[in-house]
Amino acid sequence: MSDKEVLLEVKNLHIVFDKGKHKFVAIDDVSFHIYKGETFGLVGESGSGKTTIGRAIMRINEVTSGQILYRGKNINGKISKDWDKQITQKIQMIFQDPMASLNERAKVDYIISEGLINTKNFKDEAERQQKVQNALLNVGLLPEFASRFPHEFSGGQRQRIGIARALVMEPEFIIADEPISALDVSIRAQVLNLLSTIQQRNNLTYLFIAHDLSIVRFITDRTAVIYKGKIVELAETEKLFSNPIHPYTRALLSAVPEPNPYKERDKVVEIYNPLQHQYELAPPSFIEIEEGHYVLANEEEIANYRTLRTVEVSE
Ligand SMILES: Nc1ncnc2c1ncn2[C@@H]1O[C@H](COP(=O)(O)OP(=O)(O)OP(=O)(O)O)[C@@H](O)[C@H]1O
Repeated sequence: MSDKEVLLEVKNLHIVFDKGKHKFVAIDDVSFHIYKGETFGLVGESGSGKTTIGRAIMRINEVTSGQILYRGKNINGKISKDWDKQITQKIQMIFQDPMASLNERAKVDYIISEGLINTKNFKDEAERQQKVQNALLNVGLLPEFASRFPHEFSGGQRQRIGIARALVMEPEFIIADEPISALDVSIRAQVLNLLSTIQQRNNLTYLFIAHDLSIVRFITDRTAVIYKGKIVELAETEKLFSNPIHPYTRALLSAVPEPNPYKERDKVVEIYNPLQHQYELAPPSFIEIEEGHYVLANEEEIANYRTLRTVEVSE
């Protein structure tokens, strides 16, 4: 992978929210990069900080410290107007809940055009309409749907509208924030297939956010596991599944998929006890345990993981 072009890089990202008198560290020293053309998974339980990272890349959330680079150039903080316009167009997000993320009072035509209008990204009215129609066709919807309102559509169709709204901008990089978890189980595969088709067709790079590992297994190239605002493990997805090292990743993997996400979460918490980690005594760092496979651990833990691995490999 090293000869690949890095499209997005997150470096030592910290995001701290002010909660009245308290400060809440939502993102704690997160670093990763995403290669052009790959699908990078970010997996963790509810509240672990996945959306906060997505929103920071979209520049909705302020970065407390650290950097986000796109094509090697800073996108947070003070940037030129021209660069701002370029990334507003090139980086798009698909949201989790299509029932909540579309403006109910606007017609589909406006919903899809809004980004185009904000960035003045069309020559004339005819071109704007053409772009909207193409975007609808690209997600398997009819051009005449442009004159309808969101409430006239099913959940799956609404998510397609959300995808069209991103596509119309001709993006390079899409953050898909749990794009299928709010959808009926029967249509999830269709929407995943659509995302995969448009990735090939439009040469897209994805950051795919999910709360369980089973979804990312078949669609991501590499995956980072996040726990309480820290990445605990990052590897090629197949390696992560075949050789999970961090106890939290192991717990996530051994959690039997449950239709009720809260049950699954209880199980993970039960199996994984972060207090077993003596981080106060020996702070952890992100260590490359095999090529491209990183784990958050302190020295003692690393020694244990290596022993564990040797035993498992020789068994
Ligand atoms: N604007 C904000 N102000 C204060 N706290 C916030 C804000 N946004 C997020 N948080 C907190 O940051 C933590 C991480 O939230 P985030 O939405 O990123 O988690 P998540 O992993 O995406 O979870 P989910 O799957 O539920 O969306 C949560 O504890 C949340 O309450």
